[in-house]
Amino acid sequence: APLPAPDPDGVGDALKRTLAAGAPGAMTRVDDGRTTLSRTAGVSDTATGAGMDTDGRFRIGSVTKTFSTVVLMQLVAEGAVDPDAPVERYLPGVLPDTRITVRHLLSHRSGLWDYSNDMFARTVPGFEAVRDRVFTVRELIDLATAHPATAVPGTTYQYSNTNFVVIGALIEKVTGRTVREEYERRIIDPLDLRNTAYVHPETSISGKRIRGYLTPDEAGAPLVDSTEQTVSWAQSAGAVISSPGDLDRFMSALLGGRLVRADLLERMLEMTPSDGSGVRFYGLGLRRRDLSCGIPVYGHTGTVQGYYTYSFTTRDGRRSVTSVANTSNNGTANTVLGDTLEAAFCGKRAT
Ligand SMILES: C[C@@H](NC(=O)[C@@H](C)NC(=O)CCCC[C@H](NC(=O)C[NH3+])C(=O)[O-])C(=O)O
Repeated sequence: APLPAPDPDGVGDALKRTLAAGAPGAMTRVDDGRTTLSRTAGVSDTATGAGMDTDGRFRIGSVTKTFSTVVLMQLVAEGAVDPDAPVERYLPGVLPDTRITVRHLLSHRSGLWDYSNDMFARTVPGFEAVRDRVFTVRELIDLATAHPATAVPGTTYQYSNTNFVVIGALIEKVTGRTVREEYERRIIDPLDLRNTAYVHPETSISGKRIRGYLTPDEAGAPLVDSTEQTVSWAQSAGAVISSPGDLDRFMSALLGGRLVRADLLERMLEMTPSDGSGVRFYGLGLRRRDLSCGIPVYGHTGTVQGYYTYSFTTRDGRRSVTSVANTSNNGTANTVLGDTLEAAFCGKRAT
């Protein structure tokens, strides 16, 4: 069935409400193959007043998890990794429970504690303590395994950044290359994603960049410019830099079957509920959201200090939508930003 036409006014209204919730700027880019719709609001830099730009570069946070999953699934297709094998086979002695399989990591069912819960219990102090830190993957895994497991492996969905930091270590061990090289040779170069890079542990964003502003926990406190940071606390779970245009191309290529073998893409789409809403699910490194007009969309969200991201596409990859706000630790701004998906995929609300 043909998709409803996007509702530009609905997108613009959601972006204005995102600013009213406290974001300095917000933007949405809709790619329908041949046509592109871009809407921006507010500023990408509060000092200069420069506007938002859908070719601007920003920190995509957990949308990185989908990049890491694409690399992993290509290794599965090449016979280098068995998703149902224990992680122990590829990373002996790294995890405390040898029952944890690669698939458990990809579907957030490993039971591994998320070390970021401890790191960012206090938002700005937690961020300041790590913004210039360079962690080894071993250090991050040790922070996680200092806590008991949250569940028996395979039994429960429990979101954890630890899972995708281990996936990154697995990719590097199996290929003998860095995740940066693997992102470049398997995704960035083939799709010509010119505004996408993995520069960990560098702290700056090169080129046309969107500055990010972290909202402190204390009501009314001034926003903290969090643009420059290593994101070493997240690495293959959250440190990719990209643009709305590039993320739209990436998600369209993925669901359009151009990045992962069809039967393995089907595995990625085997979903379990990620919350009690009945409309949000997690597969392997991919989220699904069932929109109010009955259209399921696939992609990922991202939260890294100073940036909220939604990047979703239709099942066939024909229409992709990426929305960004340059603040974080602001739940209202995040929720309202998500309204852009309804306007962009479902069109005008039935009045
Ligand atoms: C949820 C999101 N996950 C991600 O993108 C990963 C990389 N980010 C996090 O786990 C959030 C870390 C805290 C951010 C901080 N919050 C606090 O510090 C709260 N005290 C902030 O909001 O910037 C996803 O998968 O969609």
